[in-house]
Amino acid sequence: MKQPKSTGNQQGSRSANRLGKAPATSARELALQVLQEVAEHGAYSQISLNQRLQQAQLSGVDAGLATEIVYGTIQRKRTIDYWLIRYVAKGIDKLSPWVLQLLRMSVYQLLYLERVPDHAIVNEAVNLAKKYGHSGISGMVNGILRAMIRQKADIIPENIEAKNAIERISFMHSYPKWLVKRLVATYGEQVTEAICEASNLPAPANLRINPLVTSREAVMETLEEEGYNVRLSLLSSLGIVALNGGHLASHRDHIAGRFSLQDESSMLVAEVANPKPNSQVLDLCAAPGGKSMHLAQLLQGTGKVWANDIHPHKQTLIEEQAVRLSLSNVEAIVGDALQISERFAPDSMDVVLLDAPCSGFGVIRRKPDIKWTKSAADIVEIANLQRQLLQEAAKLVKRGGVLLYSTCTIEQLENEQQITAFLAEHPQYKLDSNWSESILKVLADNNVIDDSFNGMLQLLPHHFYTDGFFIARMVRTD
Ligand SMILES: C[S@@+](CC[C@H](N)C(=O)[O-])C[C@H]1O[C@@H](n2cnc3c(N)ncnc32)[C@H](O)[C@@H]1O
Repeated sequence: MKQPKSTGNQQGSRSANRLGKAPATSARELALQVLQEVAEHGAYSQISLNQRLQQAQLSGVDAGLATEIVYGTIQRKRTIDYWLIRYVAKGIDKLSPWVLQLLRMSVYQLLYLERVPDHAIVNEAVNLAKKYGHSGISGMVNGILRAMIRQKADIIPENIEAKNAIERISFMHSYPKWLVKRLVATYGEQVTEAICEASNLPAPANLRINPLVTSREAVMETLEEEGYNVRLSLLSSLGIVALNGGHLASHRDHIAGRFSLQDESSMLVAEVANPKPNSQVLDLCAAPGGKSMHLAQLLQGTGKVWANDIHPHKQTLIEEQAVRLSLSNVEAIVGDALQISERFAPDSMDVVLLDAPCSGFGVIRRKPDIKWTKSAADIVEIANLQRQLLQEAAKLVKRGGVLLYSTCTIEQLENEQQITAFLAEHPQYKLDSNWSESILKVLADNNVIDDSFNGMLQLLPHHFYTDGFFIARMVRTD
């Protein structure tokens, strides 16, 4: 492939220091500010994006475009770089960081946003290069992008050259090699590829209706009348999937507590817990409160859900949810779950939920930064914390009570292996596969479980296009 010569001084210019100081005036400028902040200062994309969107006066369409560019560029970074290095003669590591981000986000648009005309992408990139750099930089950006456009027909997955399957999946689906290797070792090549592909797709909004005040049909009808593209959730009888539901958090029915926003996979947790009326329920890692609220709704105003989290500022988040949903049987408390047995009597809870902090590899479609920031060492560290949390949780469950463990990851060390090790050390607990008929049926019909199902469920992102999620239901049998 022909490599155009890069021109101009590629070091940053003084004006590049201005990037991000003033609110952005366009979608792409805002995207560039966020990408730079993430890459150079380790900011979380979600937080940086939300802050900058609040400061800038962008239209809804532009805010949507900026969001798409930020998440897409981070999500597809490895594939973008695979192509980009073939067009930057001196190597992309010689570029000023902001110029690299500008090129990455422009290549993302060229390769993945079909609705945006190529000339508009180049013009916008050149304008930003002129605003923050000198003419050498804008000339170089122009040259690289135009060369890529000329050869666009060759920039296709089939032309990716890789030494082996792991490298191919890594380049094609934009995943770090170490993670692909680990996934292939667990799930095999074919399933790993399906996981990576599904995790690159945008997540639709999922709603869980509040059964205490409305029905799924009523909420569906309202949303359909307003032009939302909605369908029933396969996994939860309270769930609705809205393909174009990006702004549903500010919908009046959400504010009024008629529904909550929660991934379909997470809706399974409370349904699998299935608390009996008047139960005492302890949610050890509860913030922002999605599962606590669901459990409280299933209790229909009876019993009590103790919603605990270690961070004091998150207590307010939980309390706000309870108020929004008019739930009086939730109490938000602050504490380290590693010492929770100092606060509650042993054997006192009907249900203990440990929705554990985890590596998050099941939610890459919502938080693509995870791909590039987490390491194999992080998995070992978090698995160690989960092990200690489980030991503490086990002290509080009554005889005959339920211990539920869940994570939003697909990493076995944190899931099946974690539970297997726990059960070996806690013979009083047994896995329980006695889940509701309707859940078992949908899982079996979609070949997610078979006759060997034992009470541990690993949902992968491509099974139902949900988050990747793990649930284990255990009962105390001594
Ligand atoms: C996966 S999130 C929980 C999501 C929540 N269950 C929901 O459905 O909305 C994990 C939570 O664990 C909390 N956490 C982490 N370590 C903790 C600890 N040692 N004790 C209590 N909470 C902890 C974090 O603050 C975070 O809010």
